[in-house]
Amino acid sequence: MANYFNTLPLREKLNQLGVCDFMNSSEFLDGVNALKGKKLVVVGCGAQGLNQGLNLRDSGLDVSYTLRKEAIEGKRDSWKNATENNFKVGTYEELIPTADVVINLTPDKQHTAVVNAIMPLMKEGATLLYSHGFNIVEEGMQIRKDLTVIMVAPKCPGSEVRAEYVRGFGVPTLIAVHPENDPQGKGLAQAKAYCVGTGGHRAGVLKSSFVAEVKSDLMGEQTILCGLLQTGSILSFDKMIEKGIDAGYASKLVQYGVEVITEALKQGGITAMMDRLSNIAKIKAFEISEELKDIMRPLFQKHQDDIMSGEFSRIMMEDWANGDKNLLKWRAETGETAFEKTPAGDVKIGEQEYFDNYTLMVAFVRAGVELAFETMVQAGIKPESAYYESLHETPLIANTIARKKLFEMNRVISDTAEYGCYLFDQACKPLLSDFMKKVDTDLVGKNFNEGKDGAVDNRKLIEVNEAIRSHQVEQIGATLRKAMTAMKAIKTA
Ligand SMILES: NC(=O)C1=CN([C@@H]2O[C@H](COP(=O)(O)OP(=O)(O)OC[C@H]3O[C@@H](n4cnc5c(N)ncnc54)[C@H](OP(=O)(O)O)[C@@H]3O)[C@@H](O)[C@H]2O)C=CC1
Ligand SMILES: CC(=O)[C@](C)(O)C(=O)O
Ligand SMILES: [Mg+2]
Ligand SMILES: [Mg+2]
Repeated sequence: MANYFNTLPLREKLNQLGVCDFMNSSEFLDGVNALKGKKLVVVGCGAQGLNQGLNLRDSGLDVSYTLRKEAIEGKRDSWKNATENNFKVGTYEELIPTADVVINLTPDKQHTAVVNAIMPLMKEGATLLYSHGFNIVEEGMQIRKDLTVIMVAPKCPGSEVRAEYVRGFGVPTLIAVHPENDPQGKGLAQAKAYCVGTGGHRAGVLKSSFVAEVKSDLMGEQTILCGLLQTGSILSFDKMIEKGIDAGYASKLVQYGVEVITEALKQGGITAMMDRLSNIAKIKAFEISEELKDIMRPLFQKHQDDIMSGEFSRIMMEDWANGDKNLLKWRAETGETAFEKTPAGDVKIGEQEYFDNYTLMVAFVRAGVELAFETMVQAGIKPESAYYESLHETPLIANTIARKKLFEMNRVISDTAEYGCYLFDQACKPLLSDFMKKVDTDLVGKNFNEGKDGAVDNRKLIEVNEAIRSHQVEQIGATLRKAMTAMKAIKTA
């Protein structure tokens, strides 16, 4: 098999990268009807598998799980996830032949093996559904021509797909029909119904393509969403320890700070997040985030370039073939960091204190969101897609860090995202070493406003506010958030 994207002429590459239509809520009035009474069989019951299934069942759909024999016999976590939630579980032979829709929620590295195992068992004219396009686009998987192939991709970690649904909201979702596999023309209706079943229509849905989803998802997860949150958290914690800040305080500030800070981002964009700072802190955060953008821009561009060329997929698949050697090495190294090994202290930190004492993270988030958005758009990804993949998903990833640090983030996200996160982190830390040498506790650990009279140059403040508000991510974000009428504030620490 060959990388499908690389077989396309440039014209078609750009065409498929640019597929991105925001879908009006009126396009979902048929709800889940296209799948009502159909048998939905999920392969795999992990981060996405369990949480999507819980939402689909609550939306009135018939969901069961098919697992590997060894998972059932060995009562593995996936078997526990499914049975403890009272889902029917069966082997491939038992459940796949009856399935109208088979949902492949196994790790990307297993997709070729899994699809080769289940495809012969799928009935004539059934549908195969993915939540990420890697297998089709980066590996060029060929699917039986009588089968319909669709994608419903939540721009969100599995745990938050469920958490937002339970709050009465949902998560932004990209849907797509594989142009090579839509023989009955039913793909779009089924993708829309499935999307309603997961609650995605309440947050925002883009009619996308397998290509557009993959090339943006890999970029978002490697850079702003996981990579930079990991790098920023570790560097912030280490700086506080170096400067003598209490370890328990430092750990709590980092573990919960990014969730509190990015909750403002989710509700009102970079503008609302920066407005939570004092005027003098906002100007400082703006200035250092401009410096961070200059330092990290080449790395963000390299990640996007390697994703577009297929180079990223090639090196990750080399690691797959090498028994996940680098993934496991980097996972272990992350677990050994001081931040990961220091429990959050039993200390009170007020909601505003997370902003005033963690100006550095505000700067990291602005720099990362703007850089990821700019780099994706320059590469041909449409602004709506870039917004969901950079700004809106950052707080959802931050929710996992607040739960159980970087361990939880790297457990919940896909192995593909985890690999990309470490790849970025390995390169970004040394890139920032000179920058971090200049950072002191006024930017991380202590209140930036302490000992300062708060006076600002009005023209400078006006210039900074204008620069923040005029960024394209703020323009498109204001429009997309208007459709998020069901968004709920989350309870932060
Ligand atoms: N994680 C996330 O938040 C997101 C993931 N995605 C996509 O969703 C898909 C699933 O990812 P994710 O939920 O993270 O996966 P997980 O790693 O959380 O779960 C994988 C599931 O697949 C099973 N599995 C593993 N290997 C095999 C195999 N060879 N054959 C059959 N089943 C197997 C596992 O069960 P067991 O090992 O017990 O057999 C487990 O139930 C991927 O395509 C990913 O890119 C998309 C958006 C976000
Ligand atoms: C959670 C999500 O959207 C990721 C980061 O793309 C993934 O886990 O693959
Ligand atoms: Mg993603
Ligand atoms: Mg992903």
